[in-house]
Amino acid sequence: MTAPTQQDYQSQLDEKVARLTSLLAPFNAPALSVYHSQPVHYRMRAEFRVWHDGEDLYHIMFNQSTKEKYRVDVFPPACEAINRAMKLVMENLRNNQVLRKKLFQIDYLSAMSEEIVISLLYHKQLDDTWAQEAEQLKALLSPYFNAVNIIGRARKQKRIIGHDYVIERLPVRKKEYVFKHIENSFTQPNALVNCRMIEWTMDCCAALEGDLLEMYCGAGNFSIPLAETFNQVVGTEIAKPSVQAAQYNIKANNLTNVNIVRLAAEEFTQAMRKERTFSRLEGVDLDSFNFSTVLVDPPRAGLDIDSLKMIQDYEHILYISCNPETLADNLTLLCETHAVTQAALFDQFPFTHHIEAGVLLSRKS
Ligand SMILES: C[S@@+](CC[C@H](N)C(=O)[O-])C[C@H]1O[C@@H](n2cnc3c(N)ncnc32)[C@H](O)[C@@H]1O
Repeated sequence: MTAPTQQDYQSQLDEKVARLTSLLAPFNAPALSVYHSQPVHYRMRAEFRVWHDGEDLYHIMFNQSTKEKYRVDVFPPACEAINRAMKLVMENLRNNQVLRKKLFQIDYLSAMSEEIVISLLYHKQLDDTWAQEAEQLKALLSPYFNAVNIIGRARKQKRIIGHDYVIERLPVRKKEYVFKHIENSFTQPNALVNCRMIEWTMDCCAALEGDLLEMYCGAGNFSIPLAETFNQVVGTEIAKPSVQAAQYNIKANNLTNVNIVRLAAEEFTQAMRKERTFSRLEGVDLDSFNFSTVLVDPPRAGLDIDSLKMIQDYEHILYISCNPETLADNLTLLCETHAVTQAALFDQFPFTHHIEAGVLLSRKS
């Protein structure tokens, strides 16, 4: 793969800015704040198929239009740690019959802290001989990273050599926040742009008071840095591993004012409306909070109608979106009661059509 030029990067960004500006125009959004990415080495995750070519072994990807496979020895979108790992892994796997046999995919998850998880996916069951060889691979790679973890996956099997997570350290506004990022769980793929997103939410919330409610909070990517701005933060998230990572992150960042509850957004809305009670909310008295602000960061489908109506009860709504079409659709209802006061584009996914957007809404007077 050849690395793109700065000019290539800028023209794809200009196109995204034009598209998002036009989608937000019906809502009288102010001019976009635009946060660009590095043109190379911006992704903290990458997945490759593995090609066995006689004695040779290499990473491959598929051309999306022609569906033809192509060999990948370096992958400029991925961070430098992943590129380093790709080279070392292939050098060590090519002649290792135990580790290479029936291997069909390799996934990499890295972090700015230079920790890495390498997941090897197989069409065979993984025995103790495999585990010994994987331990050796971990030892061989360890001098090149701050932590190396190897996972072997096969049908109904997951063997972990080390951990199934990396500990990320994100530099945000002269502070460093600690996050456990678990393999196969959601994390923002572009770490530097993620730092800019967190800073943007901090700026949006700097003058706001009271408590923060966050829906779709993941491992606390926003809840944790925003805990300094609000009196109390309550986050809700559906995925168990993310909630467990969030609990770890609360302790690792020495916070005492953040509560994360494992509830789907739809369930949380029912709890807020007193339509249902949940044992998972035990110890969290929703009536005791003074929520002034709600932050939502939903998946591509956007918010369900009941949650949308529920968040209209709050003075300020901070909406982070990975799909500007559903964002625009949701804004049609939200703008009946609220006005867009800030809007931003974060180039989380350079050279793809995906746009990450942020919008701050405040209740109309
Ligand atoms: C775009 S991610 C954002 C996560 C987090 N804000 C971050 O920045 O890392 C969306 C999150 O919503 C969670 N999710 C998906 N459907 C959900 C639902 N119905 N209710 C609650 N959370 C949900 C996913 O597990 C994922 O963690």
